[in-house]
Amino acid sequence: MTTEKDMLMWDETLFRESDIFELDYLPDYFPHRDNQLNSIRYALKPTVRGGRPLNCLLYGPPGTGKTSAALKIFDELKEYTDKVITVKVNCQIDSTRFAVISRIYKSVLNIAPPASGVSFNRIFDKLAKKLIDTDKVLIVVLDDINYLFYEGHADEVMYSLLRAHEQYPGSKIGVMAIVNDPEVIYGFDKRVTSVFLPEEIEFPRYEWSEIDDILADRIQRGFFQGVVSDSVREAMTDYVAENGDLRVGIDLMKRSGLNAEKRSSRKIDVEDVNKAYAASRSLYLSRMFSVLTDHEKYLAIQAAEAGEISAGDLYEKFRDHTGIGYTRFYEIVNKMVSAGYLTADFSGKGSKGRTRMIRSGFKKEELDELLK
Ligand SMILES: Nc1ncnc2c1ncn2[C@@H]1O[C@H](COP(=O)(O)OP(=O)(O)OP(=O)(O)O)[C@@H](O)[C@H]1O
Repeated sequence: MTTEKDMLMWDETLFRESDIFELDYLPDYFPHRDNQLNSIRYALKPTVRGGRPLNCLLYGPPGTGKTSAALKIFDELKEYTDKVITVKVNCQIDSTRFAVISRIYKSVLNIAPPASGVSFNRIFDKLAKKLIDTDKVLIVVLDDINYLFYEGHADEVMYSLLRAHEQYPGSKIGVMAIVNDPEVIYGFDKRVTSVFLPEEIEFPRYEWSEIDDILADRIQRGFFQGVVSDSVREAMTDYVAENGDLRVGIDLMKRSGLNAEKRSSRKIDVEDVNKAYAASRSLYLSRMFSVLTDHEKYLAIQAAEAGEISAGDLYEKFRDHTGIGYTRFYEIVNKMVSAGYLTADFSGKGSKGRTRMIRSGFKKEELDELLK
């Protein structure tokens, strides 16, 4: 039975510090990523002595700490040198070469470039000269670089940044590309691949125990003592482990806290978490879905609509729709299976022996909701 002492007063809150549950919060405790952090340190080390960094490719599923790891190392680097300027470009927002260069220009020159009437080359020229005059090394993070491909700007951006020193001797620029799918780099043309030989740093999905550890730390910092019991935290971890996306975990903790506050409860219970997950999951699904190519989206939709479909039948639909052959179809399906968008099981029922049965990782209603 709920007693008065379990009730939250109107001016009370469960949150010790609400910033802790913001997605751009960079935590002090950043465990289970030591190898990745060390690889980034190694790639950026030359900059401490004023040299050009090694280029990097950070890849792995959503919410596995890629962006945060890069930002953590930048903070570290700034304690050793003031010769480095770091700029993070969110390519989903800045998806043309002009937008990317404007973002970099703003960070380096502390002023926005003219919005119109100036060419890319003029802006780049000023940027490169500024770097040379001030003897700074520039590190550009291209977060979600796949978005630069959609309008055909990826090669131009990479080419300009990575070959700048040919046109502007003395300029030092390195690129850190962040993606979900490392295959992205096969999309660059030769002029880029000859200069972009990145250190590839993988960010695998977190395991249950790793997620639980990270959530426990956030809970301790973010909520008052006693708000989240071990069993409630474990219920949260179970949900997050379904897809391994820590961003869902952070969102889930925050929403669960708000749900409990709404009930004026001093404690979060499992029901608050269940309710919160429904909302966090739709956030997760929309992010997951948005990174798929059109072909992948088509396969996800077909599989969800069918409930379960044999690989052969799915291929026929796919071929009729896209004209693409079996080998490529097979590659795409395998990739989607390993990323959790599809599941594939062999059944003994097929007329020609064992049939590979495909199911979608999305529920049909969830997809309908997303496609609305
Ligand atoms: N090892 C970790 N320890 C503590 N917090 C973490 C860890 N890894 C990720 N996080 C947290 O999870 C959230 C998502 O991380 P981040 O944005 O770095 O992931 P990402 O891999 O770049 O995701 P995306 O591909 O969606 O951009 C952030 O709020 C971050 O603080």
